[in-house]
Amino acid sequence: MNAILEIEGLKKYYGRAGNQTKALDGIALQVTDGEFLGIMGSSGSGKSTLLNCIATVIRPTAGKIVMQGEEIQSMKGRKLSEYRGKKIGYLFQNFELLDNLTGRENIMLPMSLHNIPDRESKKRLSRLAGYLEITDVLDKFPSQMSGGQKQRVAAARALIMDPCMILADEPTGALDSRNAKMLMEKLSGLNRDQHATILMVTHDSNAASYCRRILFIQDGRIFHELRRDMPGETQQEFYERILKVMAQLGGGSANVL
Ligand SMILES: Nc1ncnc2c1ncn2[C@@H]1O[C@H](COP(=O)(O)OP(=O)(O)OP(=O)(O)O)[C@@H](O)[C@H]1O
Repeated sequence: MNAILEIEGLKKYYGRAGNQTKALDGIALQVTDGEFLGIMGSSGSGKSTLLNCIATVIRPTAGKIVMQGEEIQSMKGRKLSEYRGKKIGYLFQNFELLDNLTGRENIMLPMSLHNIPDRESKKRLSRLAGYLEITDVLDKFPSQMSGGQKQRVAAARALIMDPCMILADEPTGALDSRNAKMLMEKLSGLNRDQHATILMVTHDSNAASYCRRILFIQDGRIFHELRRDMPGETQQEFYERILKVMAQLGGGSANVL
């Protein structure tokens, strides 16, 4: 399997010497094409900082982030905007839809920014809207949608450019359990059936149980990995393994695993 994302020695320190927070303190990881990777860890462990470094929202203090063979820190101008707009799709906890645009307009926005022909745009929209079950809310404004509908519209917007990787930051954080389950079923379906590569940060062990692999972060370092590769293991059993690691994380016992 090819690695599409490779991270080496990634560090992000906030503040000045003497009063420094080491949000990321030497992260190395690879994401292979078609993988569904979860990042878990307690509050303040560095999860969002990691995702935001990959999204080029935050500039790392040191280290390398290479997407499809290209180091993203050295991208500029058009290359950088293509990376942000086409190569990655971002799914936020709070949806981040534009309130004065309808669902359809929110989803179509990236395509008009990147000059995708009208016919192709409509084809992509109708395919994704059908899959995500949002066809009937496309003409509504975000204020007229439920939380679950808003997040599925946001998922369509993240996917519409067919990015090589979806970055999801706590995508179920603002959803009730029924809508969280539906969203996770859709995301794992996209991963399974359409080979979508997903990197998801989450606190939610239930959501994480849909991943194929999970990295646990503590104090800006990776301290454990779980893979869903035991023969015959059910999602429930994987969930229970996740809970055990999370319980140890909560107790701060990084050395017990
Ligand atoms: N802009 C900033 N300036 C200073 N410190 C920051 C800044 N952003 C984050 N931090 C610190 O860096 C550490 C990691 O933060 P980060 O938001 O990445 O954690 P997280 O694991 O995503 O947490 P949560 O699960 O609560 O969202 C924390 O100690 C946080 O206080």
